[in-house]
Amino acid sequence: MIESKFLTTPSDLGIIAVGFSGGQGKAGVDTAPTALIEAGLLTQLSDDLGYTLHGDVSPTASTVYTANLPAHDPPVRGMKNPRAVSSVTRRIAEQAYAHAREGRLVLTLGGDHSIAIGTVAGSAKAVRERFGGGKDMAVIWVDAHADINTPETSGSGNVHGMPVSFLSGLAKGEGEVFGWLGEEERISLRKLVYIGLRDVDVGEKRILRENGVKAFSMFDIDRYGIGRVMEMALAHIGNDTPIHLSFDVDALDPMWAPSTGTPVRGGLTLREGDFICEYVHQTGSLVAVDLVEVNPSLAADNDLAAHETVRAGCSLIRDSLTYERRVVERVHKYHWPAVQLNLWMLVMLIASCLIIGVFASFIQIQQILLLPIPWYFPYYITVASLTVSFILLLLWLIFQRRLLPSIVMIGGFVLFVLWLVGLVVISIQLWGPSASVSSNCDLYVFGADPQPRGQSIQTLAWLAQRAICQSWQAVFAFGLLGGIFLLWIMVMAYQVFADDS
Ligand SMILES: NC(=[NH2+])NCCC[C@H](N)C(=O)O
Repeated sequence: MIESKFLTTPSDLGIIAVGFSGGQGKAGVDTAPTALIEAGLLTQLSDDLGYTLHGDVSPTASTVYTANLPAHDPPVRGMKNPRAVSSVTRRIAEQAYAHAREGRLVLTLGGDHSIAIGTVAGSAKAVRERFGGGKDMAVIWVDAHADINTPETSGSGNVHGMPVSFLSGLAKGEGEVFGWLGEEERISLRKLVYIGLRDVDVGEKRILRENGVKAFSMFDIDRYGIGRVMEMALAHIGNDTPIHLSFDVDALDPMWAPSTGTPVRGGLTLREGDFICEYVHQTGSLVAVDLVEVNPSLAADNDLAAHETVRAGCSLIRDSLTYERRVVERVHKYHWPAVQLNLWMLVMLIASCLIIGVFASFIQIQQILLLPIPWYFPYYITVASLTVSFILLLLWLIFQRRLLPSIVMIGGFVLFVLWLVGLVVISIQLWGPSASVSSNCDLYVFGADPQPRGQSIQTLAWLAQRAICQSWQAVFAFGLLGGIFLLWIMVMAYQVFADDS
């Protein structure tokens, strides 16, 4: 079961079925709720998914919202049927509010998209009341169109192209035409996300740009894939925000949903539409769902088209409400700074190889001189070899795309400690109290007076001794460098880890 963050009774559904078509010019969208219910949508929700249904469950309930519409309804500011749309949406807002107030999920079957003025207003108001004024509801508007025309920018005068502008306060209503829409019913444009846009009017584009509205067009879906788009959409909304999903069936490609008033080719596949619904449901933040613009009478060549569209609608609703636990494997994606990491490996490899080489030759020298081999010679060789193995391990993990910061941090720490011990011992040998290497070198090698010249045994011996002294210096320099680099890799790993969360 998906745990719901904002509903008190998540298995209760408040149904609003609105047979209304006044937000646009084509008859037929008003028959959609009946068609959806007759296709078995509500029985599936109650019998298969286990919801308790409240509200408009009978196939005829959808007519009450449009009863007693004003007989005389001339345009206002270019809007067609303004009074009818205003009074119907007001009624819907009250219904949606009543269900949402109870902590139920609100499911609205439209109708054209103008009815979202009512559903969004009602749920926004309930969210404000239930969670305090500070909490704004987010709206995910899945649609081929932005529906954000103001009466002034609209070319058609159809209110189904304007709901977002009234809901966000871009367009102000007055008197009997949306005068009822108050401050507490508003939504913020910052919490609005569009998905599926591909037919946006010139005036709408300007509005979207000027208000910085988050919109994922079909271009974005092609570019990033629907999975990434949903991730970005929800990242924008944030995970502590109730979500109202308003799904216009024309977001789907006409191939999947041909029976709709304003079809636009090049849309979402049915599967992408389903994915959106599933994804939003999985957030546990869903408080309301609308399905609009299904118009069964617009079946151009055959009845199959209408049937398909209704079926697509049912599928969308089901997916946005399916109550099941999916095991979500959290996939981390760590972003390692490639250049730094490569530099680190290269420098550490050089330092380790140098140390191995120097101490291997020191051991040989001791053997030739028949001197005992001090414990720290093999110790250095071991630590440096471990470092080389660690680098090989990192390369292998990078190749497998499984370089976890924790592995790097633990490995880096262990090596750092070993490395530090080595560094301390070297320092003691170099500058320690008794017969230190450094003082011997300064005395007999670098400070030898006179320095031997010419091809003699003495010169060769002096050169051999100088090489040993220089090797000690190199070992110290690279030991110090390695220690610092090991500290650095731990910091780097921590940053990569912190970045991810
Ligand atoms: N919900 C819809 N199907 N809206 C279509 C809107 C089309 C156009 N932008 C208009 O303002 O008229």
